[in-house]
Amino acid sequence: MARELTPEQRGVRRDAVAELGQALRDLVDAAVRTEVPPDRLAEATRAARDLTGLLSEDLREVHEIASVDDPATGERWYSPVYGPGSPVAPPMVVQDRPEERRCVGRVTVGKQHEGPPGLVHGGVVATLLDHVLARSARAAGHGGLTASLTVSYRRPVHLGVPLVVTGELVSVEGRRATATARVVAEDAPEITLAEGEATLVALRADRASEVFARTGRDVGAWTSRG
Ligand SMILES: CCCCCCCCCCCC(=O)SCCNC(=O)CCNC(=O)[C@H](O)C(C)(C)COP(=O)(O)OP(=O)(O)OC[C@H]1O[C@@H](n2cnc3c(N)ncnc32)[C@H](O)[C@@H]1OP(=O)(O)O
Repeated sequence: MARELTPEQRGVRRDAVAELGQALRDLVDAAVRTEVPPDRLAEATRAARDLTGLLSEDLREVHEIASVDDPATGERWYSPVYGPGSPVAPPMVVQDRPEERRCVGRVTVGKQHEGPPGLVHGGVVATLLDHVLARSARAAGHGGLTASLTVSYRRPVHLGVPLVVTGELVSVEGRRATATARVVAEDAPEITLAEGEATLVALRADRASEVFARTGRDVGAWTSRG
């Protein structure tokens, strides 16, 4: 069931996946901002259904890992947070800084992720925080699943504003790691807009095999302590 690609094939496919991802994000943005009349909406609906038919000519089963992904490194091309191929990802661009036990994400959130008018939905802010929290731990060799997540919303987070989301691994005790994170606007880094704290727990190896059996792949990079 796994579709193995050579590194060259994977590179070509990744470029195509990223291009489609960007085109679909542009489409999603237009879809949530359009005010065209109903007959034009009906035309767009037909075109969208045609496109779904084209992409559905070869679909992965829901647990199957994408051929462009690399389970050895944990890269997810369709991550809803940073995946270049995901139509719903903002997408955040994340840089790992394992020597500082940190990772830094840069993102500008659009209309499709709106909560209160003009502001980023609180659940989306929590998602961005969750990602850098888990990732800062993982990049420093202490990967695990989020066992608990606390978020404090300090100031409204506006749509269309470049944001910096930083996660930092604070401590490790056995299989458990604690990390903290904050969101700031790129042009006002001294003001914390939101902050989070998480406990990440590495799955025991036997539990990881059980939980991820349906992927048919070794996904140790997502679950182990590194
Ligand atoms: C290149 C790109 C890469 C990108 C990489 C980045 C990817 C980002 C992914 C984002 C992260 C997610 O969304 S993760 C998805 C959301 N999370 C989940 O689905 C997790 C669901 N929960 C579970 O499966 C389970 O509850 C676990 C695995 C978290 C814990 O189960 P367990 O392994 O049986 O744990 P257990 O033995 O009871 O406890 C182990 C230790 O953890 C502690 N512990 C357990 N739960 C908690 C808790 N809620 N809060 C505090 N501490 C806890 C225990 O006290 C114990 O400490 P001690 O006695 O040893 O001291």
